[in-house]
Amino acid sequence: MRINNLPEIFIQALPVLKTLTTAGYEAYFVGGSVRDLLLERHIHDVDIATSAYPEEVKELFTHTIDTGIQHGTVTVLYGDSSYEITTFRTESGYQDYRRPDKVEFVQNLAEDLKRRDFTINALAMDQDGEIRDLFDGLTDLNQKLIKAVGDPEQRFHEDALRMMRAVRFMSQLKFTIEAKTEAAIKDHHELLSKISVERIRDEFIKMCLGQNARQAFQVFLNTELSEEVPDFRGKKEQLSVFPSLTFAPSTEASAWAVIIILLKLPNEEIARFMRDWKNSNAMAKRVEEIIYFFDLLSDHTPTSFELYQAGLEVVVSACDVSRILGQPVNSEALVDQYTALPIKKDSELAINGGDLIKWGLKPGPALGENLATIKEKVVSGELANDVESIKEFFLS
Ligand SMILES: Nc1ccn([C@@H]2O[C@H](COP(=O)(O)OP(=O)(O)OP(=O)(O)O)[C@@H](O)[C@H]2O)c(=O)n1
Ligand SMILES: [Mg+2]
Repeated sequence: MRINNLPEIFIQALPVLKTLTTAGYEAYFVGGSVRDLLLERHIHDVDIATSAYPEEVKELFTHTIDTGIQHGTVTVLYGDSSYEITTFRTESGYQDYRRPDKVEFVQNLAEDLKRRDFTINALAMDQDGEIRDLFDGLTDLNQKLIKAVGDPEQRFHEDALRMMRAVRFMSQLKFTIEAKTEAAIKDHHELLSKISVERIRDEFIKMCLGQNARQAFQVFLNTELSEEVPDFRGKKEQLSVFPSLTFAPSTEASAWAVIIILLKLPNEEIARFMRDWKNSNAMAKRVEEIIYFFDLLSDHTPTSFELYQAGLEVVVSACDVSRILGQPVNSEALVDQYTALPIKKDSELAINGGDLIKWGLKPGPALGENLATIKEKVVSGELANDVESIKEFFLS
């Protein structure tokens, strides 16, 4: 099979490929970019595999970065882009079910492709747009199947993260996982415990945000992968609500919020949960704010000041979470109410602490209390946001 009209991202990379082939090496586009080209999906980067050794690659290009020399990867800067160029290799000598510390270089493309995770990721394309399909990846693409290359057990022993990648691709691509591949995940789910939480988290979140998130989540539960990730062990019953939600979450923060609410975690455990998953403090804080506002929405219609304190993003996310969990709120009305607030942030208040001191207040706790009262009155529309009105109110 030959692709005639290559998208711009490949055209731009062609000189890199041709530099390698002109020097007598083999070079191909490989991995996700070829898969996404054939699926007509957005292509975010283009990776290259070559028979040249890293040192040989470095000699051919002016600007290179030693990204992972021990894994055979050199980054080449060319035009406005950068390309990861990896020497044909196998991943031998796995002791710990993670990617190996050292790799073995091999001389041909076939050896390289056969150690890749799934047939749809084991396609290569040469500089003429000719597709090299050694493992029937094209058939599986057409049948929308995620199927391990060769023996699934071997592939998952080489890198146990691949089991999470299977459910992630299932979600993102709206594919199903081929029966033997899924059975191997179920049989070896416990290998996932060897993988770092950060790597699992990245795949998990991609799974939750893909177009087929709910179906993939069901497989994540069925295969027991869910037993090997932080805080999910023994929680299948609570988590099994996710696949039956009417909508799936659309942002990372709302995904975490939905999951935490399904798990019925008490508020004081949210921070720990987020830490267990190695999330950033900023993400943890955001999720706490969303859950706080979600609880508030379930209790009463927020006041203007509550909207102000939450901020637009949290309001929108909390509405999203409510909708996902089948407790619809009138989010348009809330957004309108927010948009109409006289001020959106503290710095927009017409006065500050300095003005209050000028008007005779002593520095101390009363200062903050007075400022807070004024802010609340301005936000709720009881007091106009101009110096004169505020001064009059303050001195009265
Ligand atoms: N655990 C892994 C990770 C990657 N790969 C191979 O390396 C390629 C590139 O990996 P990566 O960029 O992580 O994934 P992509 O398939 O390109 O998906 P994405 O679109 O998310 O980048 C994959 O296509 C696959 O051939 C693999 O075999 N096993
Ligand atoms: Mg990729």
